[in-house]
Amino acid sequence: MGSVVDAANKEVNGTSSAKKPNVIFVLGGPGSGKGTQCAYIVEHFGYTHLSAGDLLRAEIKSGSENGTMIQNMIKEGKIVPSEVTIKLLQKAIQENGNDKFLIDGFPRNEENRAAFEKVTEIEPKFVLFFDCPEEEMERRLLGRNQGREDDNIETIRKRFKVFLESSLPVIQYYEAKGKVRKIHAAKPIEDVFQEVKAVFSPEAEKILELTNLLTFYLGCSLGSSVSKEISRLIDQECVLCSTGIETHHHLFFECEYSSSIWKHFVQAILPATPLNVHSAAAMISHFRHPSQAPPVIKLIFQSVIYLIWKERNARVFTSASTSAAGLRSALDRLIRDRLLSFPSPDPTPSLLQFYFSGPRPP
Ligand SMILES: Nc1ncnc2c1ncn2[C@@H]1O[C@H](COP(=O)(O)OP(=O)(O)O)[C@@H](O)[C@H]1O
Ligand SMILES: Nc1ccn([C@@H]2O[C@H](COP(=O)(O)OP(=O)(O)O)[C@@H](O)[C@H]2O)c(=O)n1
Repeated sequence: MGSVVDAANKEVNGTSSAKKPNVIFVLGGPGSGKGTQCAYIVEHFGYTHLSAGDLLRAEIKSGSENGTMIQNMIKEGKIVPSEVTIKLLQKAIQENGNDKFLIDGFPRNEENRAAFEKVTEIEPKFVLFFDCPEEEMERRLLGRNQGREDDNIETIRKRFKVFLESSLPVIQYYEAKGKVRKIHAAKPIEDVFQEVKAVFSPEAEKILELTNLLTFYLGCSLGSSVSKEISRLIDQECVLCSTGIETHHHLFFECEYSSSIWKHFVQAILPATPLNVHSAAAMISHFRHPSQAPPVIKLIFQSVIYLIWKERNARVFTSASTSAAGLRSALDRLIRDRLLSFPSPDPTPSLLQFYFSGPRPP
């Protein structure tokens, strides 16, 4: 790929974020299996596991001046002030040579979240959320047998309350940003890990990259439910062309069907057919065009990916299928309808007029 793509990549990994570690927050109720699954992820995917609870317990043991305060908070199931926990996490990150971390049991409330973001300027890559019913978590905690002072029924109940009241809103915050990967955690350890593994698979990484790049360049995402569904793609024959394996790259860019959709916008609006997510990103970022271009381009990228995905699902789950020409017409209608609802920046020409300067479907 040419220098445009290099420049785009550089922009994504930009200077300010270049040295920032790759962080995944691991959240879930007490006893949902966060620590257990983190150990597997470390083994399989090379992350470093930092448990906020373990760091706080080590701080008590070290005899630090905060030790008694931390011990009392943990005994009561309360959340230790952010500045203490964040300092421990920062130190652990700095002392470690790795550049990818699982931060387990943090952020546990809004204060944790906002303070971490402010102090470190680190945005998590995604949030792994272990969803488990309370009865199962209670059973596990009572059987954990690690001599923890807070694994007694009275403190466990307090921890559940804190989780519902303070930690779930943090998960909801990331859910709204399309960043939560929910795992059904009530199953046996190995079955839970099967689900976890899918989140870390190269294909899931690619779709994360795709949605992140779209978010980065377009300023909006495909929506969390679409992203989540797309991340479940499994390798099988592509239902659009029947001649390739349905990877994300193939489905959205390489497939003959999809590339004919992209080609429709080439010449008048797009400078070339995007070959992959990087060239798409480069194209958007280096677009030199009148002011009308960015919102139109943004809409085209979102709409093409969305309709290709819808068509793929229609073929997988029903017997319905639409020809490439039919999809191009549907796309044209969708884009025109959306553009009509956009406020026009200046009197003329409108976004719709700009779009009409491009080709029409045959
Ligand atoms: N899927 C599972 N099924 C049954 N027991 C589990 C499962 N995952 C973890 N455990 C056990 O439950 C207890 C709590 O797990 P842990 O990973 O420490 O949870 P957390 O870090 O979320 O508090 C541990 O004793 C662990 O061995
Ligand atoms: N970010 C955090 C994480 C843990 N903690 C404290 O540490 C306790 C144990 O947390 P943990 O993550 O080790 O264990 P689980 O409650 O998830 O089983 C919590 O109940 C809190 O009192 C905290 O104050 N702030």
